[in-house]
Amino acid sequence: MSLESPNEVVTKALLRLVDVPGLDRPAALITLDNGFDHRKPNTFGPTGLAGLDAAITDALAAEPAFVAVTGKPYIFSVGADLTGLPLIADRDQALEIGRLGHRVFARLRDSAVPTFAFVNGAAMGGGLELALHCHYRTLSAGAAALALPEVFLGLVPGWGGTQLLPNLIGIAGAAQVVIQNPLMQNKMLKPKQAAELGIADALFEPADFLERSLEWAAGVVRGEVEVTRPEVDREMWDGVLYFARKLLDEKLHGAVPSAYRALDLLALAKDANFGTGTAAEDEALADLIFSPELRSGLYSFDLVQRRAKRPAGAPDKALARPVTKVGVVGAGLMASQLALLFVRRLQVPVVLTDLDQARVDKGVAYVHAEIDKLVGKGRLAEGTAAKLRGLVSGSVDKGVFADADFVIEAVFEDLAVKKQVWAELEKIVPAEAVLATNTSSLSVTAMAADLEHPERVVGFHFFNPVAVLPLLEIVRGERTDEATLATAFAVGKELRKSCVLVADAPAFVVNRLLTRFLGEIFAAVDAGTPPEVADTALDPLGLPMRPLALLQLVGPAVAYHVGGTLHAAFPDRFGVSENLRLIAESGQPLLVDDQVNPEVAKLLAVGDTPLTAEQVRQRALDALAEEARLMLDEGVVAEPQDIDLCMILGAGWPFHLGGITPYLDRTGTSERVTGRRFLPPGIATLPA
Ligand SMILES: NC(=O)c1ccc[n+]([C@@H]2O[C@H](COP(=O)([O-])OP(=O)(O)OC[C@H]3O[C@@H](n4cnc5c(N)ncnc54)[C@H](O)[C@@H]3O)[C@@H](O)[C@H]2O)c1
Repeated sequence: MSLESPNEVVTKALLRLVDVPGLDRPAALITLDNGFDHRKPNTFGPTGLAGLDAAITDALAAEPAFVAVTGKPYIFSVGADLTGLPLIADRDQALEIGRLGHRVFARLRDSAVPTFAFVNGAAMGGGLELALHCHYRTLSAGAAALALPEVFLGLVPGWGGTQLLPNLIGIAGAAQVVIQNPLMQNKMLKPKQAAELGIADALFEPADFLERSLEWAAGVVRGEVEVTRPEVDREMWDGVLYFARKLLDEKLHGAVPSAYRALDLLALAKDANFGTGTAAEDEALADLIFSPELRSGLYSFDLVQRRAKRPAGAPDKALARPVTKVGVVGAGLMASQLALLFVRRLQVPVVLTDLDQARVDKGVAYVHAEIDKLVGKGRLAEGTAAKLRGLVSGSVDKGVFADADFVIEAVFEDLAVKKQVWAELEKIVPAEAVLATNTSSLSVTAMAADLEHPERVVGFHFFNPVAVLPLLEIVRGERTDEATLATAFAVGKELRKSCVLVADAPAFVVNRLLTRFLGEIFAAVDAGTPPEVADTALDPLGLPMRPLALLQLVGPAVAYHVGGTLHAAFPDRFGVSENLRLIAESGQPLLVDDQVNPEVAKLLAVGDTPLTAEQVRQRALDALAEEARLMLDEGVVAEPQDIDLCMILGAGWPFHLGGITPYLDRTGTSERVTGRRFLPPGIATLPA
């Protein structure tokens, strides 16, 4: 059977024999290398696996003292070549791709000659599984990350990962790496953590990693180095998995089938019967390869990997102007986070201003404290931190903006206040300075209307918390010119945000959809649906947060305010909820221990036409389909994929649902509500 994939970038397995001091036979060193630099990491497709198989044969034929596998600079291997997956035609082929990986990797595990993985760089998915098949592992302290992220995409670590990892480091660590890290925390392991968990037997500095690894391996072969491993406690196996399943049920409500498959496989690993375990992995892979969740995961992956890096509609970057000093107007919640981000990523002077000295001082103190925290966590060197602290300053005198070439405002969400800020600043800043607004919902065009140079005003909409959410909606006002837009995109990229170009329409993309969605939840409550029924109605989707928790995070007053802007623009679709107003005005916390605060519940005005959870869910999804369609028809964004990217990166829309528009298509919602799909059938299945 041919498994070849036309898109495979083949990773070669290059064999060389190396003399190692103290051994009378050479070592066979296999280096994985696809011929590109680290930006195109090593992956395994069918041809690459066949090459590895051949290299292992040649290595063993040389009767070496040991066999070791390592990677190209910075990259060990990031796992399976995903481009081949959508081309798999039938179940037999799907089974075969699992078996092929197992068969080739098992040669390292079954070898009579000792085998080592010298994990010099990033090791993910199948790359880490290959290392797990080796008898011993060394790890570079400079490796970017180790992870088994498969369940996040809709797969399982099916080349031995679910069987070998728990039997190496114990079930608790394995459940963390296979389930919790990818699904709930989006986390990867740093080398030190991986070593502490017992994934690596030795950790060496990157400078002389290969030499040290070879020496260490020679010591192991000669019996001079003792390798200690964590004891695997089988007593706790069932208990750990019981709690892992409970956590999955609570957080995702059954929405991610791959995670449940992974749990079943981890359970099977308790008997350490690899024959049974690997056969079950093959079956799981074959099932999941054809699941809508994997297709969705691949679609999301492609958006985040490729579209986010080359934003649709971004102007020629040659037009961008250099930014050498940044002014931040406001020193509140958003402004102080923005000051931190700008100074950290651009490393240019950043100056904050606000209405009084106390607020300015608070903003600057916040930035300093956050820099200290980064140093404490080892994410910033003290030397850099000192430099960054020196670059941040504040003043109540807006005169300090006289030489700023990029000014961003994050003052109160009030058009009159923002217009006044810009009118005042236009007299101070240089003629070419870009004026960016972090408004959540106001018109960029209106804000610029009375300025002498409205063409240099652009929307720069970040999401709270700024350090966590990767999205930046860049808003083109009616008069924003290309140089301003190009500068905004260049700055966004330097800030390491994923930029999406949006038109100047009320509340742009994410806030408009979230407000419409919350509007349906509140309409249900206003009608008499118990808040807990409305709040849990979307649980089967496995969204990262329930609606009321989202509202609490955004702040009921802010949500009410944005709702008001949208109501003014689109009164037919954005109602004003009486209950949301009551909650916003009460100023009380909405949730206590994840439950509706009884004090708040008492305030709610309840109608007499309650809906069922299913009705609430359908109305909310119908509303999203209608709103997304209108946004495309109005040209708020160019394509459905941009809406998906915004919702994934700005609102945490889950990967496993594969973007909001394919989900609405797949469930038939878009056709029922708007008469047509967002994407042609099939588009959400190919990573292209
Ligand atoms: N809070 C969020 O989650 C969020 C997210 C994205 C965007 N935004 C937007 O960011 C902006 C700021 O929101 P925030 O939550 O940081 O508000 P905030 O109330 O925490 O901060 C606003 C700050 O602006 C200052 N200010 C007001 N008028 C000023 C003036 N004329 N000159 C200088 N400073 C002035 C205030 O004193 C205050 O410190 C708003 O436009 C908001 O819509 C907020």
